[in-house]
Amino acid sequence: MLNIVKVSSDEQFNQVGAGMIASLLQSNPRAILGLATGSTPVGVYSHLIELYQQGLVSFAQARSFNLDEYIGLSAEHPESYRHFMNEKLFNHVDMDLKNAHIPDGTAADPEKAALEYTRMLENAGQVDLQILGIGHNGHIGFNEPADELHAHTHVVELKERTREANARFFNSIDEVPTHAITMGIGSILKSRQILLMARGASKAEILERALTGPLTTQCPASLIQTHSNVVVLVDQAAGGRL
Ligand SMILES: O=P(O)(O)OC[C@H]1O[C@](O)(CO)[C@@H](O)[C@@H]1O
Repeated sequence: MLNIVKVSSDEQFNQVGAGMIASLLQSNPRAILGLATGSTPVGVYSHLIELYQQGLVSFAQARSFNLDEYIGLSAEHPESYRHFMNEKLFNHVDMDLKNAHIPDGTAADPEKAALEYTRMLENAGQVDLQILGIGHNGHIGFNEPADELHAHTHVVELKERTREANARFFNSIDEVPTHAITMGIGSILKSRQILLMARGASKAEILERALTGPLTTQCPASLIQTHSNVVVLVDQAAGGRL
């Protein structure tokens, strides 16, 4: 079931998103979180930090698995997703970094690193809440539109459109990595609950396609229509066609 929550301010967006994560951790301190990067969840993570500072939530016993990582960027690189997560969330809360998993973008053998990530995910059990953003081409994690999708964590070549969209964070598009490691669609859909978040008018069309259009590997996000417990958190602009 898709439950669409349309909010009217950034503040409300962040409160609702952070509230869902916080209430999960309050009822199950050992919850497994599936975390996402990108600009959309930044405010949600900031609000979670505030809730932590107010003593309303703890990450001490939680475990997390991030969706993806660029190949070739180390944890020190400001645009690596490990760096992003440290800066935007982990460094400010009581998360034990040993329990905060992100695919290893610097592994000598990325395919092997992807396999190891799959193994770790499977051993951990079910992700309780999977946070997702959505790319303008319908990607989730870095599962790009393609004739075939992958169930498990794998190496992916990024689409030009994705590299262009993310070039804003780098000095130039040439610095944007060409490949990434991403959790597969099967792993994403195995989670107990999905929270898909989108802001801004530029996401309205792809959200409509993903949530109301046909299921197709050309729009990987459309497959979340098959999940039984999805919350779609949008602002008025992103939700304009829903
Ligand atoms: O939230 P943003 O910055 O629009 O990004 C959307 C999606 O694109 C990615 O950043 C990858 O390009 C994903 O991690 C994210 O879910």
